[in-house]
Amino acid sequence: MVKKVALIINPNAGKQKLAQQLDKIQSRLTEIFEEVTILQTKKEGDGERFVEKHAEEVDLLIAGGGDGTVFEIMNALVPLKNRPVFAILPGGTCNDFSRTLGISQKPIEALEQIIMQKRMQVDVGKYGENYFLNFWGIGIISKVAEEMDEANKQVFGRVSYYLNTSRLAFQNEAFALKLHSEEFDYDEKAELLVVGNGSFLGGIQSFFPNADVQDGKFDVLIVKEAKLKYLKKWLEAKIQDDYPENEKDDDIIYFRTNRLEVSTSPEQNIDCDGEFLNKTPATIEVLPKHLDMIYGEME
Ligand SMILES: Nc1ncnc2c1ncn2[C@@H]1O[C@H](COP(=O)(O)OP(=O)(O)OP(=O)(O)O)[C@@H](O)[C@H]1O
Repeated sequence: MVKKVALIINPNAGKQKLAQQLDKIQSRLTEIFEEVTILQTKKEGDGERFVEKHAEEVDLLIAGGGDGTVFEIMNALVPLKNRPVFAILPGGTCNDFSRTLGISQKPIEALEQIIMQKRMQVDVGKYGENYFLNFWGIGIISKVAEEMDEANKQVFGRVSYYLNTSRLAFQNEAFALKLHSEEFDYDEKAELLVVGNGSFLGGIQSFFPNADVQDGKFDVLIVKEAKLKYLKKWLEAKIQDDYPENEKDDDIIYFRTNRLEVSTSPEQNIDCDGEFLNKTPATIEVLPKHLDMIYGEME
């Protein structure tokens, strides 16, 4: 039974989309649950501190904000022993994992879905002491995020992500990639490696439209050369029902695994759910069904 609820909200996320409706959100939550605590972040790091202080005392923890806020809260929540049910109240531009879970992008509708408390156990990606819900990537992905300035992000929102992808594809440099997994080994040049958990990236179902967040596996995509014809291939793959199991052709390699070791030369920045934290090498593994999360409308 969910009685105690904490909502950690970043009031500045997504042009204050959630903050404007906070009174409504708070009164609806207090109508339903016995004890409701609203915690507003003021700066980076507050979300983490709130989780450490309150998460183990509540039955349901709601992260309200954009992907940055969710990332910070989730990273503090995953290592805890007694984890409450976790939900995302989307308030940013992309809100990728909330989309994977079929949560509405309209705050009040999303709140009603959270109140319904449909729950599922979802996989979490781990590398070092960091965790991700959507994806882990090196190559083009990092460059896209690195070069996307804030102003551009605000104006174009998720579209800019893809504008940038195609623009940058032609400026990208290949790197030597060594990848080891039980299913597949690779030791050649590459321009992009994406390890996916969720199905959304940059607000759209891009690389792995059919990713299953409960299968205990990552979807892994290696693109050797990110030229126009390969970009076209990604986009085509995007609308396919599924990638063939272990498809390996000359330019695009796709497989599933629950653990992989990656090293590169030169070292590459790692983009983890849109955040930059480390550089390669890295070992990435699945924590199967690690978080108990609220979902909405799923096909
Ligand atoms: N009150 C605050 N004011 C400014 N920044 C904050 C505040 N609280 C938290 N932050 C930091 O702001 C960063 C960005 O937040 P978030 O990604 O949620 O919003 P956004 O950038 O509007 O959304 P999106 O990334 O989807 O566009 C987070 O890393 C978070 O740590």
